[in-house]
Amino acid sequence: MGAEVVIEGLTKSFGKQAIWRDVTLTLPPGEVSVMLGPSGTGKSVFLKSMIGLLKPDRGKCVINGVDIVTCSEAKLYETRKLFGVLFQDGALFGSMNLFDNVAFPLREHTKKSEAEIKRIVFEKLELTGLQGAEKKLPGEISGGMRKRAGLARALVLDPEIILCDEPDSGLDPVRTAYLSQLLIDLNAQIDATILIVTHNINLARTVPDNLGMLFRKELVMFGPREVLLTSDEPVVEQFLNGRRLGPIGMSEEKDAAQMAREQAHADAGHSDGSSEEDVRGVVPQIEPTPGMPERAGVRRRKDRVMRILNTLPHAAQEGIIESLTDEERARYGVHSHMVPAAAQSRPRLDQPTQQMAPVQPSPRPRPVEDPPRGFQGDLSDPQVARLPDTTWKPPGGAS
Ligand SMILES: Nc1ncnc2c1ncn2[C@@H]1O[C@H](COP(=O)(O)OP(=O)(O)OP(=O)(O)O)[C@@H](O)[C@H]1O
Repeated sequence: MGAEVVIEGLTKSFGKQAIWRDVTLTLPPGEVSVMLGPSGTGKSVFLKSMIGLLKPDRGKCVINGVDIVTCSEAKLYETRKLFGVLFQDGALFGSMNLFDNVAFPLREHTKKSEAEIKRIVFEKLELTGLQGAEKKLPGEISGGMRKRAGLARALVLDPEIILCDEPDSGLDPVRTAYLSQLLIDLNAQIDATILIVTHNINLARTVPDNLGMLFRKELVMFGPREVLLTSDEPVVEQFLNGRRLGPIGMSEEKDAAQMAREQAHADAGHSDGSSEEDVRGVVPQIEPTPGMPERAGVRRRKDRVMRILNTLPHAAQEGIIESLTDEERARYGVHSHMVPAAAQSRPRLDQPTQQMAPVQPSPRPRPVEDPPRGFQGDLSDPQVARLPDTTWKPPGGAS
C-alpha cells in the first residue's frame, strides 16, 4: 500500500506574493486524489513543495513520519525516493532515447546491474504501452507518448506516491481518456498513493477517489469526490461547468460589481458561451481494465468514507449511498434515499466573493438515519486508513 501524506498548515509565498496559506489535507494511502484550481493558483508550486523542491514558509508535510519541510537533506533525499513525479512536459532529456530516459533514475539512485535495469525499464515501458519505442528520441514521438514515457520513468523506483502535474495538458480528449485509464490501472496494480493536478473536468469527475480545489490562495475544500462533485459552492460550480459567470475571473477573482454586471447580462438572456447543462453530480468512477486486479484503495476508501458519512453534506451522503451496490448497502446497513433532503436554496452566482471568505460553509450536514449495525465495514481497523483530520469540514474551518 502507498504511503500516507499528511499536510498541515502548509503556507507558501514568493517574496510578498502569497501563493496559498494554511493548506491542510491528508492523501489517504493507496487512493487517487485530484487537485483542481484555476491557472496560477499554485498547483504546481504545491506539488513541488510536497517533494521538497520548493521550501514552504511554514507548515508540515509528513510522509512515513518524516516532515520534509524541516528534515535534514539526507532524510529528504531518502524520502524523495518514495515519489515518482510526472512533470507537465514529461521532462525527458532530449538527447537520450526512451530507454536511457527511463533508466536514468535507476542509474542515478541504485547500484543495480545493467541486466536488472534493462528488465525494469522494459517492464515499465510495457506497463505504459511503449514497448518497441525504446530507441526513439523524445523529439520523434507524440505528446501522448512523451507523457507515458515520463510516467514510465516516474515508476522505475517503485514509488509509493505518484504525483502527476497536468498529465492531460497538450493531449486530445481520447488520449486523455487512455491516460486516465492507465492511471487507474496503475493504481490497481501497485496500490500507490496518487495525486493529480489538473484543469480537466472530465478527468476530475471520473478518476479520483478524493477531490480538492485551490482558489483565492486557499484550499477551498478537499474530501471524498462526492463532496466536491455535488457542491453548491459558486466557485466549484463555476469551475466544474467551465462558465465565465461566477467568482473566478480571467486572472484571479472578480469584484462584486463585475459579478453583478455579468449576472444582469445573463439574466437578460445573453449567453456566455458555456453549455446550459449543469455537469455537477456524481458520475461513475473509472474502473480498472478487465483482467486487472481490483483496486484495494476503493475498498479501503469505502470503509473510511462510511465511517465519516454523517459528517458530510447531505448531497454527498446521497451520492455515496447511491454509488454502493445492494450488497454493500446491506453490509453498511444503509439504503438509498435515507438522507433527508436539506431545505436549501442554491446560491446565486452573483454573490460577492467577499461573502465567500472563507468560502460559504455548506449547511450543517444532516445525519443519516441510525444504521442498524453502524457503518463499520468488514475491514479491520488497521486495514483502514486512520487519518488525522479525516472528517470533512466546511471550507474555512466553519463548524
Ligand atoms: N520559482 C518561482 N519563483 C517565483 N514565483 C513563482 C515560482 N514558481 C511559481 N511562481 C508563481 O507562483 C504562482 C503559481 O504558479 P503555479 O505554476 O503553481 O500555478 P498553477 O496553478 O500550477 O498554474 P497552471 O494551472 O497555469 O499551470 C504563479 O504566479 C507563478 O508565477
